[in-house]
Amino acid sequence: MRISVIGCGYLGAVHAAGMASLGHDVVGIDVDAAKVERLKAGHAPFYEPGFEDLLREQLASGRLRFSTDPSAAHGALVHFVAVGTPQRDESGAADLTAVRAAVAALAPRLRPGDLVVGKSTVPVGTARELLDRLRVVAPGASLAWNPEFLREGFAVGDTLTPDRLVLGVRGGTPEETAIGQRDAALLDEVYATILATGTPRLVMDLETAELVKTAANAFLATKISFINAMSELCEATGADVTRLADAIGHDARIGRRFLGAGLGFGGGCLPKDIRAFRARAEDLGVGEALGFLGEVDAINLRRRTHVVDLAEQLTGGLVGRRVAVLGLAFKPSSDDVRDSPALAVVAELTARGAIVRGYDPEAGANALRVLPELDLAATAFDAARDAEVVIVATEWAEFRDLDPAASGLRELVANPSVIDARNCLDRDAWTAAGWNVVALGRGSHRAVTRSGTGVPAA
Ligand SMILES: NC(=O)c1ccc[n+]([C@@H]2O[C@H](COP(=O)([O-])OP(=O)(O)OC[C@H]3O[C@@H](n4cnc5c(N)ncnc54)[C@H](O)[C@@H]3O)[C@@H](O)[C@H]2O)c1
Ligand SMILES: O=c1ccn([C@@H]2O[C@H](COP(=O)(O)OP(=O)(O)O[C@H]3O[C@H](CO)[C@@H](O)[C@H](O)[C@H]3O)[C@@H](O)[C@H]2O)c(=O)[nH]1
Repeated sequence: MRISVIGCGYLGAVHAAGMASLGHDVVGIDVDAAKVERLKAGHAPFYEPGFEDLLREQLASGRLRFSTDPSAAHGALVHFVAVGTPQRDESGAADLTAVRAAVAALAPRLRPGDLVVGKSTVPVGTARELLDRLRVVAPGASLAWNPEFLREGFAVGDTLTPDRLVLGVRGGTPEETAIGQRDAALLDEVYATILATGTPRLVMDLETAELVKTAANAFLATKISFINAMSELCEATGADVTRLADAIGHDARIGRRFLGAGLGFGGGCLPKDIRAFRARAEDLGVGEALGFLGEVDAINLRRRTHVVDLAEQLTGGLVGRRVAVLGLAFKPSSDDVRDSPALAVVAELTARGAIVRGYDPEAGANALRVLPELDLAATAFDAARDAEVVIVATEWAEFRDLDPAASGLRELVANPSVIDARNCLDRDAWTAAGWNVVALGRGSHRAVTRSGTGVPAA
């Protein structure tokens, strides 16, 4: 089948290559000419394990190409929309400019029977708005919503072997239901190889499909903030949040995943999605229903302040003190620094007068774009040289696997103090190697300075 994918970022580029690997003839379209050039040349414009190999393989197969020209979508039967929906402003609402522009640019290229498929994360009601617009500007074309649940760092696997496929289609009247059934059948063809493996397929109305996505992210964010709230209790009482998470996680109704206490969530999805969800609920007159997401956000931002407070305590005042921050990406196996908790910590440390050196295996260049003043080290050891405190802010395997005894790191630092802001280090091994280890929520640091509501995004 001929497919177009509009927007070739972290989601769209992987989706385009993934669809080509299923045997479809795919064109990826993006307004960013530099990104398109990189993709055409077989270079991933971002770090994502396995993506570059897939990209090259599919370019070589002849089934995948890229363009900046919206006309390249003409002739495709299914058009995935995967453009960005960032936070618009302080209200938290989503900025739908790119989604509307993408659909407007597609409209004149659509033929009757073509299907536009939303993959971007949008506020509930967006699909209906776009469909109403299409009825006017591209009658005969249809629209479905097929939200995406991939995680960065696992994007290729999540695209090709998703937990489930959610298909939001038209319905209501008999005529609309018939169109919706046809649209779902077309998506079944697109995903035939994936469905053949028994992947659950859930067909629903457009609004429910939009809500499934934002509800899933709201739940994940809530789970993380819940365990981080428990972390605050653990620190106040001397308890250990990792033991607590293990114990409650054994209950299958709770589950251990996403109970990783630490510096909290960041990235291009969870923070902006919970804010947009709240803003949309306000618009709909049901703001109270999602009021708790404000608390989820506040708990999350408090983690960032807390880590900086701990560094201040450990150094006895941050002005002129050397701090190493290991990890700048919002999570390991990604170079994405959008709303990265690690970068927020760097910014706040710097604002409080510390001399910060940062290091990340992949995200250094992106970090410099956000914080041009960042003193970026080439290795973890470089960053740690003469540091009075080392902060592990992203749990890259490179840091997790550091041997505190054999690595020689202790000899490099001015003071062997480490804040394990992701609870990823072997505390006993580090302590045995002579380090003072402060692990978040693990009872070792009861006196905590509280300051304000949290550090905003860098
Ligand atoms: N990143 C993820 O892991 C992920 C997972 C699931 C859902 N999502 C959602 O998918 C959407 C995209 O996220 P992303 O992380 O890929 O963002 P991104 O910023 O990496 O990519 C968006 C791309 O869209 C392009 N673009 C913008 N306007 C365009 C237009 N009018 N026509 C063509 N291209 C245009 C941009 O140049 C950019 O390359 C968002 O709604 C996000 O919430 C992302
Ligand atoms: O136990 C945990 C798990 C995650 N995190 C943090 O939470 C953030 C988000 O992590 P993750 O969800 O793995 O990354 P994303 O790639 O942003 O994926 C989320 O956002 C995507 C975009 O909407 C969705 O598609 C995914 O299903 C959803 O997991 C990161 O900062 C993690 O460090 C924790 O602090 N503790």
